[in-house]
Amino acid sequence: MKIEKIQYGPYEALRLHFLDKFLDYIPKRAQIIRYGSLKKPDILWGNSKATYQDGKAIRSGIPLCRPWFGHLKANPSIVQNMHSLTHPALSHGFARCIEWKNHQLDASKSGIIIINSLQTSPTLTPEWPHETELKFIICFNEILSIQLHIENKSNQDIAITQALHNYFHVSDIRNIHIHGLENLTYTEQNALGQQKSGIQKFFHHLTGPVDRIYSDVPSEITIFDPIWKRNIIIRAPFSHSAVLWTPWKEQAKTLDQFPASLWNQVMCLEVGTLMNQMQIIKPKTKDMIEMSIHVTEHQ
Ligand SMILES: O=P(O)(O)OC[C@H]1O[C@@H](O)[C@H](O)[C@@H](O)[C@@H]1O
Repeated sequence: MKIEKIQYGPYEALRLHFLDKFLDYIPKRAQIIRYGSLKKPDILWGNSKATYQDGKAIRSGIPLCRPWFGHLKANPSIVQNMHSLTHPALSHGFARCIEWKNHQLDASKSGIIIINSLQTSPTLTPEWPHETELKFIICFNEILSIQLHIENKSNQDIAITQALHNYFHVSDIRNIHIHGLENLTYTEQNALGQQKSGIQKFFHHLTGPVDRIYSDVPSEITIFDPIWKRNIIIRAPFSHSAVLWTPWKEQAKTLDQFPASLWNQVMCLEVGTLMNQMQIIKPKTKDMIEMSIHVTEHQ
């Protein structure tokens, strides 16, 4: 076990090592930037073309989408109503763009724990004027586990949608199989904002751009990668929504911080509480979701 300090643009980051695994984390942004095993392709994609600026989303690792997902207007009205109309509503919420002030680190032989917290209030976050404490907790050893906590310190219900926006690195999105989404209902939005629903058939291979939100997702989803001979197993027992997003070749060229040549090696499979599976937190109570990522190698 080892902890190093490294730099990503203006941000001091921590590089954690545990056996053959490493993880890069920027406490000030509560963002995992990269995760993998030494001398092997990343598991969570570390984007060498990412840009690091205050107030700007970083396309790498796991951006945190909270307290709403995607365009605010695509969320249930109870989630939209939490936002103050006097401020612009950032895509995927403000948690991935704001400065997270405090973090604690605890290292022992069994692993490393990092706890980051963020207070929201009418003064601190006028765009979302509610008294809460958000916590982002990482437990890192052979497995990567993440928890997202929220404490509602106000006197009214708080409604949020949220996702851990996992950027996975895969050998080729045209070869992988995904287990766990088959037979689920999804809603898909195209570039023009038009929505359609459907039932997911078994994935043989991805054959084009996908941007789907799935409901009633089981607690385990597996990405089976036959070329890199590994399974990435994502467990998220307390949240029941998932997003599968891959822009494909043409759209990748138009995206900020997205190397067009990697269009077939990066895939987002996100877990969270979305659309009508949003989280509603009663006054003076707490709630949480969690996710773990575990990799097994094929023989
Ligand atoms: O470019 P952003 O804001 O990080 O979003 C990337 C993608 O994130 C996904 O989660 C959304 O489903 C897509 O619609 C979106 O394009």
